[in-house]
Amino acid sequence: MSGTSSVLNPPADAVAPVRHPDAPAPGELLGTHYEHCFGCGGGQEHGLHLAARAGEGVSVTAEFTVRAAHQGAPGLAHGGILATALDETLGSLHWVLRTIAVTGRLETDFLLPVPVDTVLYLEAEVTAVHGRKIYCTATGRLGGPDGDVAVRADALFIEVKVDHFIDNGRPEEIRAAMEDPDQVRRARAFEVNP
Ligand SMILES: CCCCCCCCCCCC(=O)SCCNC(=O)CCNC(=O)[C@H](O)C(C)(C)COP(=O)(O)OP(=O)(O)OC[C@H]1O[C@@H](n2cnc3c(N)ncnc32)[C@H](O)[C@@H]1OP(=O)(O)O
Repeated sequence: MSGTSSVLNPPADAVAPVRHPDAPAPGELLGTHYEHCFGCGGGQEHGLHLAARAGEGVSVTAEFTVRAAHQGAPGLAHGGILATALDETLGSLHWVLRTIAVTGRLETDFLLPVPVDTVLYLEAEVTAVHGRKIYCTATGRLGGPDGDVAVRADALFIEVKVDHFIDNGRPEEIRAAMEDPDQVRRARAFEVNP
């Protein structure tokens, strides 16, 4: 079964996404945007530890190995974890657009069960941009780029300023992030988006 809400269809005057001139080269590992991110941070024992790479155009690829901590049914990945993997991969597109954005809407199709130990191979791309609205899509395949599509998503991300996180995050984590020069450098790099 498939079908997408009308809010995920770009309007007629949406424009094609533009790869930022300073985007990492295709194939380059993107690293984490935040050490404690459940999707990509190394500081989360049971996190996804998803590793994303820049792709061609405005796209990324990523890999995530389903571990025992990620089960829903016995021996199978939890659907929310798979949605998180799609969300995180879509979120990684900000490295290529050089725009900070958060998920507004994420619609997921679960097509095949995903066993523990599976390497889920993810691809995401921006399809259109309309003002602050970034339309994007992602797939997750079993085992590798030629594997069967197990999950897919369409999403709408909304561009925000760094203040979105400073104003809304719990003060202790915000304070710690602002005292970390690497974190500040990463945030500033995106804030000067032309
Ligand atoms: C250092 C690097 C860190 C980088 C950090 C990157 C983190 C990546 C992590 C993975 C991604 C995530 O999980 S991010 C975390 C999950 N997401 C969130 O927490 C977001 C929570 N939601 C919000 O904070 C807010 O609702 C926003 C920011 C999304 C929108 O609020 P706003 O800024 O006031 O904007 P607003 O005027 O409402 O909306 C702007 C336009 O978008 C449309 N719009 C807004 N939301 C929706 C929606 N759900 N569905 C359809 N359309 C929507 C509006 O109709 C409007 O269209 P029009 O009138 O202009 O036509």
